[in-house]
Amino acid sequence: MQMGRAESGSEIPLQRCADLVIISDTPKGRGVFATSVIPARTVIDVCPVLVLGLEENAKYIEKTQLYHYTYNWPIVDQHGKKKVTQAIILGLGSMFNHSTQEQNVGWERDLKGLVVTYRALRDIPAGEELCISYGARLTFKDADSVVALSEEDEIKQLIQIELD
Ligand SMILES: C[S@@+](CC[C@H](N)C(=O)[O-])C[C@H]1O[C@@H](n2cnc3c(N)ncnc32)[C@H](O)[C@@H]1O
Repeated sequence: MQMGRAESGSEIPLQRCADLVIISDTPKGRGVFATSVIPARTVIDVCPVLVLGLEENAKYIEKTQLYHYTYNWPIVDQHGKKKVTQAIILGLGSMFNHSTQEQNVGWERDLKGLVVTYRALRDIPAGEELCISYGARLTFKDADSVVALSEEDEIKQLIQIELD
């Protein structure tokens, strides 16, 4: 028997897809990119999570940078009431940026096993960023959103096109 290995209890296989890089200077900060094709349904990573207490989250974490890296995590409190706290995702999971239109990675919580599994939603070509959905309420300005031009800027742009 191997030392330190639990004799009973569940074992969660960890898996991480090869051929991924982090690129630092993107409009979304650091991001995860594919360096070769990732076939649809590939498990990209299985990330253990650290579930925060409701109080420690409200008192400390929400006031720090770490808050921008947490996921909603459903729990049942000591009175049996359903609540939503936050969890820190360890591993690559915290590095995935958000895309509203072009998500290519889906994620699933395992509330019992305390892991999140990330899986390719479609074939992801080499060079593409791996993006998930953070949901509808973003706490930052989406770098993908098209900035609407003011009427004045639109006219300026039209004049420029005619001059070119
Ligand atoms: C979980 S982190 C992702 C990794 C992060 N880019 C980094 O450099 O550490 C979440 C943060 O990434 C940035 N981010 C993610 N998706 C973005 C998007 N669509 N547009 C702009 N910023 C984004 C925001 O600053 C957000 O708070």
